[in-house]
Amino acid sequence: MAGRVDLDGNPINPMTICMIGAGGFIGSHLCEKLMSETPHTVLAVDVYSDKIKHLLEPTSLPWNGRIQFHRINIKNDSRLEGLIKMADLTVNLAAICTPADYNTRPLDTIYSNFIDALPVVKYCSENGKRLVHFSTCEVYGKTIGAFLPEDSPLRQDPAYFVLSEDASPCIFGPIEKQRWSYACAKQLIERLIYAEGAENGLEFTIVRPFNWIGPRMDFIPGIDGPSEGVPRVLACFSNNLLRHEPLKLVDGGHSQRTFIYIKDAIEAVFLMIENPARANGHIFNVGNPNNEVTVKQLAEMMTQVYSKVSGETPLETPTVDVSSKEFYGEGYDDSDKRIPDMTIINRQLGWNPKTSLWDLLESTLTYQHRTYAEAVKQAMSKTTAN
Ligand SMILES: NC(=O)c1ccc[n+]([C@@H]2O[C@H](COP(=O)([O-])OP(=O)(O)OC[C@H]3O[C@@H](n4cnc5c(N)ncnc54)[C@H](O)[C@@H]3O)[C@@H](O)[C@H]2O)c1
Ligand SMILES: O=c1ccn([C@@H]2O[C@H](COP(=O)(O)OP(=O)(O)O[C@H]3OC[C@@H](O)[C@H](O)[C@H]3O)[C@@H](O)[C@H]2O)c(=O)[nH]1
Repeated sequence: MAGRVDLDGNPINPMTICMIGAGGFIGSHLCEKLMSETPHTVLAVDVYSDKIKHLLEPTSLPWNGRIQFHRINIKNDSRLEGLIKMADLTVNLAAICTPADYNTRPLDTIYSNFIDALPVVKYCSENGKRLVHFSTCEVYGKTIGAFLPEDSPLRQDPAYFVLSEDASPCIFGPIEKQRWSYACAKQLIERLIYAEGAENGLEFTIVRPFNWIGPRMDFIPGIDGPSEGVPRVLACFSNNLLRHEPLKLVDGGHSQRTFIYIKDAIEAVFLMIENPARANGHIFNVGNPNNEVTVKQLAEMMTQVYSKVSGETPLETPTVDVSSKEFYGEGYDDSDKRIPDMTIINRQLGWNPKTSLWDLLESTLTYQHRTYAEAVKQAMSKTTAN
C-alpha cells in the first residue's frame, strides 16, 4: 500500500468515501478491493449488508475501523447529508436495476433512479464534494441499426451500432413500453448532474456499466431471494442450471450483449476514484467489446461451462423459448445490441478489460456451484417431499 501513485505519478492520499448502495453486487466488490489494496476509509450506506458481512466482521480483520456500515434508506434519512459532508467523495450505486421491475414497478423504478438520487447530487453540489454516479448503458436504448431493414448491409457498419458517450443518441420506445422507465430516469439524473457541473461547478464522474457480471450478482430465487423474484440473466440462468431445468430464452434469445468480468470493471472505477483530474467532468462507458454474444449463445456457453465445473451432464434440451410477455409481463421491450466505444476511457485512464467470456463464466459458475448447489438440492428435495 505504501508509495501508491496516480497515473500522473502524484502520491495518492488516503480518502474517505461515502458509498451508497455499498451492500449490492458492485458495491461489495468495490469495498473488498478498497479494503485489501488501499488505505481509504469507506462509509458504507445500504439497507442490506449480507454481501459485505465478510468485510465488517470479525473486528480482527486487518482493515478494522476503515469500513463502517450505516443501515440507511436514502429515501428518508436525515443522516445522509452528514455522511456526505464527512467524506471526500461520494459513490452512488443505489438503484432498482433489475429489468423485471421496470415494467411491473415503474413508479418505484423512476423514484429510485431519479427522485432518490436528487438529494445525493444536491448535497454533493452544495458542500463542494466530488460525486461518482452510477448510470447505465441502457441510457443508449436501442441502436440506430435496429431501425434499418433486416437485410440492410448498413447493419454491419459500426457507425450504426457502436455506442459512444459523446455522439450516440438515446433511443427509447413509446411510453407504454414501461421497460424504458429505468433508462429514462437514469438519463434525466445524468443530465441533472451534468447541469450541476456546468452551472454550479459540481465535480462529477458518470459511469455507464455494460453488463458487469460475476460472483454475488443478484440472488438465487427461493435460496437468498424471493422464490417468485426474477433477477438479471446471469442469476436466472445460474438458477436454471442449479435446478437442472432448461434455460429460458426470452423472445428467442436474439438480443446481443457484451459481458465484462466484475473484477476488470472494478479496476476502471478505481482509476476514476484515484485520478480525479482525469475523471472529473467525464461520462465513461465501462464494458468489454470483445465479449459479445446473443443471449442464446450465452445460454449455450453457460450450459457447457456449468457442466465442466459441476461434473453434471447437460440436459438433452438445454433451452426453451418463452415470450417476453409471459416472462416479464406487459410493457417489456429490449435493447437489441450493446457495444461500448472505449475511446474516452482509453484516452483518459488508459484502461482496458482483460477477461474473456469463457474465463469469467468459469470462475463465476464455480462460485455459484460452490455457494448454492447444496442449498438448491435441499430446497428441491423439501418441495418434492411436500
Ligand atoms: N451490474 C451491472 O451490470 C449494471 C449495469 C448498468 C448499471 N448498473 C448500475 O450500477 C449500480 C449498482 O448496481 P448493482 O448491479 O450493484 O445492483 P445491486 O442491486 O446489487 O445494488 C444496488 C444496491 O443499492 C441498494 N439500495 C437501493 N435503494 C436504496 C435506498 N433507497 N437506500 C439505500 N440503499 C439502497 C440496494 O439495497 C443494493 O444493495 C446501479 O445504479 C445500477 O443501475 C449496474
Ligand atoms: O432468464 C432470462 C433472463 C433474461 N433474458 C434476456 O437476457 C438479456 C439480458 O437481461 P438482463 O436481465 O441481464 O438485463 P439487461 O441486459 O436487459 O439490462 C441490464 O443492463 C444494464 C443495467 O442497467 C441493468 O442491470 C439491467 O437493466 C435480455 O435480453 C433478457 O430478455 C433471458 O433470455 N432469459
